[in-house]
Amino acid sequence: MKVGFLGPRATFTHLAVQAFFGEKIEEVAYSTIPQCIDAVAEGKVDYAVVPTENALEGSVNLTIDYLIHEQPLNIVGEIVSPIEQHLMVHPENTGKWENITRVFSHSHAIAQCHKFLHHTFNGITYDYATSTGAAAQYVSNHPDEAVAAIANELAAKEYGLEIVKENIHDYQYNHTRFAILHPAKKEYNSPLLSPDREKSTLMITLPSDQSGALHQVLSAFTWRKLNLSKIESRPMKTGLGNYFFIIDIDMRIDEVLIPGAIAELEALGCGVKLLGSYEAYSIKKSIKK
Ligand SMILES: O=C(O)C(=O)C[C@]1(C(=O)O)C=C[C@@H](O)C=C1
Repeated sequence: MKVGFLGPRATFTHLAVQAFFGEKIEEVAYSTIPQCIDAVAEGKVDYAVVPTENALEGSVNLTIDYLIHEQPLNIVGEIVSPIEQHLMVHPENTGKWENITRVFSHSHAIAQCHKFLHHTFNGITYDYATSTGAAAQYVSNHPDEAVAAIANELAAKEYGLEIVKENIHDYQYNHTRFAILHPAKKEYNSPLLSPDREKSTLMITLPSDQSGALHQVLSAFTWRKLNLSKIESRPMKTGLGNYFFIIDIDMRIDEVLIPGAIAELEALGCGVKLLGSYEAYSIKKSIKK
């Protein structure tokens, strides 16, 4: 079985893949989220794993938008993983790490460490990489540059870097959610982890110019006692003020309640699409070697 992920090796996404699928898979690293999503849509890999949301920085908009606007796929599972960010430099620069002039990492990783960066290197340049692993790889290949990467412990080992400051994320509770994607509505259960929640994700568009539409949408869930764990709006990209909503329900699709809510929403003139009904898993410990 082939599993695609946001690479290169030792990104947080790669670590989530290893914790969820174990070793009996063929890992295929892609350098961007759209490449990874395209690969599973085109059948080059069986599943794709991509980040969707971070506890400090919010949604990974590139993932959400690409799934909604470009490649409709099913979410067949979810992994939540603790995230520990470290500052690392090439070993030749260990003694002079405080003199770095650039920090390189994924935009979400830099955002998770803003307070640390502001206080430690006020005015430093941020360079954005496609992933934390790609940033670590770059620093490893450029010992002559005064640049540090923000990445995880495994990336430091993989790319031969020296961690000079550990745990630089600004808030202790730092977790990222990853979606497992597949073209069919097919369930995939981890051979290694036990699921701890069941979920369904819906995409909802509201009828235009109808007062109280969002209130009516929410009440379709409320009176059925369907607990919502997330509601988020994203632009439709068709005009200012046009939004769709992503809603997570704390339960798998059943035969009565969720189909009833969907029918009620459709009767109100909403567009409704089930993006997935799946098991959610969490990795309990921080990821080490
Ligand atoms: O760059 C990585 O290592 C990733 O797996 C991506 C990503 C993200 O997109 O949020 C995943 C987890 C961390 O929150 C930081 C970056």
